[in-house]
Amino acid sequence: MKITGPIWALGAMSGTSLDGVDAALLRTDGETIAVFGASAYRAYSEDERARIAQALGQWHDGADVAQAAETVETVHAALLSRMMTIESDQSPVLIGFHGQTLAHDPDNQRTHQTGDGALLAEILQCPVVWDFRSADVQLGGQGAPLAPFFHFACAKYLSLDTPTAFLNLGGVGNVTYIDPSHDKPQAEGALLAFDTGPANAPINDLMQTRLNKSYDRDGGLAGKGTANAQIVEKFLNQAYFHKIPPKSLDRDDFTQLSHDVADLADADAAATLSECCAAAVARAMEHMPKKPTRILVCGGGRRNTHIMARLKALTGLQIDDIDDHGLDGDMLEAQAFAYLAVRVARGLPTSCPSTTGVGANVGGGTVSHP
Ligand SMILES: Nc1ncnc2c1ncn2[C@@H]1O[C@H](COP(=O)(O)OP(=O)(O)OP(=O)(O)O)[C@@H](O)[C@H]1O
Ligand SMILES: CC(=O)N[C@H]1[C@@H]2OC[C@@H](O2)[C@@H](O)[C@@H]1O[C@H](C)C(=O)O
Repeated sequence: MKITGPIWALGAMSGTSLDGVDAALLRTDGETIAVFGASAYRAYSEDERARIAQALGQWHDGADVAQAAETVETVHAALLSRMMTIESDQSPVLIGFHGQTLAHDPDNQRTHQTGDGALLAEILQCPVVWDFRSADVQLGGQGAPLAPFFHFACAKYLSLDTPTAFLNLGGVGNVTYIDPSHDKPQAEGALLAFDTGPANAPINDLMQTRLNKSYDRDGGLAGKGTANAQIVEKFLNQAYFHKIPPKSLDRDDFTQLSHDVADLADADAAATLSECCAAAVARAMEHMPKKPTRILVCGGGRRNTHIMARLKALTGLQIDDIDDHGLDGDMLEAQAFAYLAVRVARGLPTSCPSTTGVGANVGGGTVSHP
């Protein structure tokens, strides 16, 4: 399709915390953001979440992966078909579908997002861009994070003029350093991006197994506990934190951490996992090319007031909820895949050496037409 100006695109993301699917409309030409549109969220039911969780870590088609794929496709089809008509003046002409990451192993040039974009194109009768990460990993990149080019566009939209870090606290944490003095995201020095470490995933897992709750609301449990300094120190001694970025993680790369807190009381375990999340971000700040003026936090973890306070204490930086700057911190990733879909359709790069470590600029993603 030929794109000559801003279009409405619809992006959808099913993140590593396995809570549900975010979908958001965005009007863009794949370079600048024109208008932020409507958005919606569909939580996974416990059954759906269990079916996806059952397939985590799997690479090959089998019964588990087939069930996870069907769940992801069905939930997306229902949510996206509703979104396509939600506002008559925001009808999307392109969809960006991330799918659900089941496994991620960039060192062996493989990453697995489940959900068939070609099938969704048929169901929704709209072109779908999908499989955003494969090209990057096949070319030796990390395949993640991919939101940084969108974060750069957000920084321009907000007219930021000093180095700023965007921090996403989802299942895994990822940071994008932005020097907004550059014109294009792929310019040398404009971006540096990487995964910081585990964020909500281990906390959610703890809450689920011990208390049958899906997350630690507002960090209430962690706030009552004390972090175990030895466990945090052991965590920070792992090789990942000494690696020079770009670098990325799989959801379950830090399972040892969950074993390490097994003998702690509930509140102390939650405090320890939350401290690890914040400490990993503080470590990430040591890699920033210049000291950022502030960290703008997006993703569900920004609601965890305990983690937000620990971030401030450990980094010494200004920590802002990105909503306070007028963006929707719950929808940034869905918006990012709307934005990236337009870039793919226009043949523009979606990652570069400073965001995924890939050797050259890459335009990932497959376009499927109905
Ligand atoms: N009020 C709250 N207090 C504490 N934590 C919260 C709150 N609201 C959301 N969260 C956390 O945020 C998580 C959802 O975050 P988000 O939707 O950004 O993750 P995701 O998109 O699945 O992940 P990823 O960015 O890794 O792809 C929830 O699972 C929960 O752990
Ligand atoms: C392989 C994969 O799905 N990675 C996710 C995950 O969730 C957060 C972090 O780890 C980030 O690297 C990425 O998602 C966001 C949307 C990204 O690519 O920017």
